[in-house]
Amino acid sequence: MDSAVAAIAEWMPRQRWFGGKGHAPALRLIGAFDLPTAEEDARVRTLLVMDDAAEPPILYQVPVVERAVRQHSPAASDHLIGRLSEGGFLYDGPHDRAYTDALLDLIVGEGRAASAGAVASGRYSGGEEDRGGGAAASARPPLSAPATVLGGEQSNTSIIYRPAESAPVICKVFRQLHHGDNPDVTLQTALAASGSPHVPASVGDVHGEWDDVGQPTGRARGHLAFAQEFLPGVEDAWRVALTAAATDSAFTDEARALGAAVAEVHLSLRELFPREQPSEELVDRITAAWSRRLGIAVAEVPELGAQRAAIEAVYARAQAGAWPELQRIHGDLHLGQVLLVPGRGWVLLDFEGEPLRPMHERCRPDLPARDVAGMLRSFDYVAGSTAIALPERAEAAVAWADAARHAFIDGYVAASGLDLSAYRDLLAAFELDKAVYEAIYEARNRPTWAAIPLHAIMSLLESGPLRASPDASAPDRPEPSTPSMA
Ligand SMILES: Nc1ncnc2c1ncn2[C@@H]1O[C@H](COP(=O)(O)OP(=O)(O)O)[C@@H](O)[C@H]1O
Ligand SMILES: O=P(O)(O)O[C@H]1O[C@H](CO)[C@@H](O[C@H]2O[C@H](CO)[C@@H](O)[C@H](O)[C@H]2O)[C@H](O)[C@H]1O
Repeated sequence: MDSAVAAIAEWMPRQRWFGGKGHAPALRLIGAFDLPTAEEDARVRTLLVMDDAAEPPILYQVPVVERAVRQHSPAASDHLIGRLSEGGFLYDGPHDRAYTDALLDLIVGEGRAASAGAVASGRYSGGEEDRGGGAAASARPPLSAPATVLGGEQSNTSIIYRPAESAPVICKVFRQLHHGDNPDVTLQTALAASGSPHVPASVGDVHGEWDDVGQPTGRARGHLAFAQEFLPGVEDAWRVALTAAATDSAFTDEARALGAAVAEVHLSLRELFPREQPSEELVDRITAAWSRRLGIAVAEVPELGAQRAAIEAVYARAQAGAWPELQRIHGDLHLGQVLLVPGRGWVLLDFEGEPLRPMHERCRPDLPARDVAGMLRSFDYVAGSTAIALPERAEAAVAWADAARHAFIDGYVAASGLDLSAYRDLLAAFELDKAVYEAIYEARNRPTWAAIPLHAIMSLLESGPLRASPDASAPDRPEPSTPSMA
C-alpha cells in the first residue's frame, strides 16, 4: 500500500468530515494527482481513497503535502498526518500553504492535473465584474494568497483566502466525492448568474475524473472543490439565533425575512432548472425514501422503534394527500447555512443537500416543503440546544422557537404566494423525516444531542408541524397549522 494511504487511514477517523464514525477505515487508493508548487521541499498530492469498510463504500478526497523535512511550527505539528515509511512527513493539505496556493492557482489559472487514475481541471467562473457587477464586485483573485481553514463542524473543508489586493474568497474542498455534478456548484452558480442577491457570487471550481468500475464508461466525473465570494464578519444565523434565544431577544422580523428569502430562492430555482410533475412513480420514490430512512434510524436508534407505526401513519397520510410540482431546492436548509448580511439581507449557502443522502437523489427535482421543514426543525434545534446549555431557559426557548417558526412560515407564504395549508400533511411528513435524519446524524456525529430530534419526533407526532403560537389560546390538541397558512 502507498505509505501515504496507511498514514491517512490512521488519521482519518479523527477528522470531522469522516463519515464512517464507529469503524476503522479500510482504504483503497483509487487515484491521485499532483499539483505544481513553487516550494522545492514540498510535493502537493491529492489522493482519492475509497473506504471499503463503509456500507456503501465512501470515496474521499484527501489533499496532502509531503515534505522531506519535519515542520516545527506548532500549526504544522497540529496538522501532521504521519511519517512516511520511505522517509518524509505527511501534512493535511488545507492547513499547508503549498496546497492552498496550488488549489487557488488551479482554479484561477484554469490549470489541469492528470495522473494515475484521476484528472482535475480548474475553472474560473469570473468575479462579479464579469457578470455586469452585483452585490460585491471583485477583481480576479491572485494565484497565491494567505489562507486559513474555517473551524467548526463542517461536512467538508473550507479554506478562506484573504488576498491583500482583492476580495476574500472561500473555497470548499469536497470530502466525499460522487459521480455527477455537485448541486452546491451548479445551483449556486446558476442562482448567482441569474442575479439573485441570496447567494454569494461564484469564483470557480475544480472538476475531476477518476476510475470507477461501477460506471458504464469505467470513469466517474464530479466536482472536487468550489470557490466563491466570502462574506466576512457575518456570523451564521445558527449562532445569532442561539444568542437571541439565550437572551430572549426577538427574532421574528429576521425569521419572516428569512422565510421570504427562501421563497424567492425557490421561485428562482423553479425558473432556472427543470421541474417534474408529481407522478405516482415520483411520489412512491420519495415516500419510499422516508420509509427507508426510518428503517435505518430504528436500527441505529432503537428508542425510535416505539414511534415507528405512528410515523408511518403520518407518511401514509402525506402520500395520499396533495403534492405540488417538483423543482430543485436547497436540500439541507438549516440556520447554519444562512447568513444575514448587512445591506444585502439573507444569503443561503451550501446547496449540496443532505450529506447522508445519495447524490443522485439530491440532484433531482424535489419538494420545497423539504427546505421549509429543514428550517422549522432548525428553530426547534435552537430551543433544544438552549435547553441543554441553559436548563432554566428551556421553556422560554421553546416559546422563542415557536414564534420564529410561525414568522418564518408567514414570510414564506407571503413571498411565495403558496397556500401551504393545502400541503399540511406533506409538511408534517417532511418535518418528521428531517427529525428522523437528524436522529441518525446525531447518533453518528453528536450523541450528546441525540435527544433533540427524539424529543421533536414525539412532539411532532402529538401536535403536527406547527404548535400553536405562544400568544394564541392553546387548544388541547393544536391544529397542525396557523391562521397565516390558511
Ligand atoms: N461564502 C461564504 N461567506 C461567508 N461564510 C461562509 C461562506 N460559505 C460558507 N461560510 C461559512 O462556512 C460554514 C460552512 O459552510 P458550508 O457550505 O455549510 O460547509 P459544509 O458543506 O462543510 O457544511 C457556514 O456555516 C458559514 O459560516
Ligand atoms: O454540515 P452540513 O451543514 O452539511 O449539515 C449537517 O450538519 C448539521 C449540523 O452541523 C446538521 O444540522 C443539524 O444541526 C444544526 C445545528 O448544529 C441544526 O440547526 C439543524 O436543524 C440540524 O439538522 C445537518 O442536518 C447535517 O446535514
